[in-house]
Amino acid sequence: MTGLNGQRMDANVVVLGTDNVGKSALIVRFLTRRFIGEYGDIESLYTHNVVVDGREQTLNIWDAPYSQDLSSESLMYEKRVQWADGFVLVYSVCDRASFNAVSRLIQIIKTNKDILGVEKMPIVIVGNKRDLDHRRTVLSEEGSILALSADCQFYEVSAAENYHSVLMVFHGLVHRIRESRVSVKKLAGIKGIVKSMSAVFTRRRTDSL
Ligand SMILES: Nc1nc2c(ncn2[C@@H]2O[C@H](COP(=O)(O)OP(=O)(O)OP(=O)(O)O)[C@@H](O)[C@H]2O)c(=O)[nH]1
Repeated sequence: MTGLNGQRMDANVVVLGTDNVGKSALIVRFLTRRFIGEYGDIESLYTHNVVVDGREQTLNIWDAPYSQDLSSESLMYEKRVQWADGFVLVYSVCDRASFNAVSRLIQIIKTNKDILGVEKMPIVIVGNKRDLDHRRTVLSEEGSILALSADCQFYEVSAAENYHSVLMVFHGLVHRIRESRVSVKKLAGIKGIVKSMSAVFTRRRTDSL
């Protein structure tokens, strides 16, 4: 993709969630449009080009294993937050514990983000396995409320049955990442102006003494 300054830009995306929620299914659906059923539990890094709003974007997608050690000091999470430009946090609508874990992951991301001094981190929350409605234990509204309260995007999808909604997840995240890059640049610009103005005033004050 050609960035604001004409340079090519990649975006790093980490997909997180507890075991068996369909992280790999979601990624493979996005990459290949197919659902193959069984995926194994190998940690993987994929690179994929997409076109969003007519602009090409290279996505590096990390299918990360879940760590039971959710302590915000965990080096593993800190590394992921450092590497990531955005997160896809996945739970299963049939698994309440996986939904609770998403809230904790948001806290960890936000804590690490503050430590690292990065501006608003783009996060998309995904409730997967919506085709298993008869086994649902997490209401769609609960996902929406969590996303609203944490200022994230929210989608309910079925990696098993639908490609389009999975595509929307990654396109939505690309939008957020682009927005956050624009606002970081604007903020840097404003900081620069404030810095040079205060330098001028400091000089004037020193001159008048
Ligand atoms: N019914 C249904 N099953 C799904 C869906 N997505 C994934 N699965 C199934 O759920 C199981 C786990 O999927 P994975 O993609 O391996 O889940 P994961 O989160 O990567 O699991 P770990 O590798 O343990 O972290 C597999 O049997 C999938 O076939 C879905 O949307 N609907």
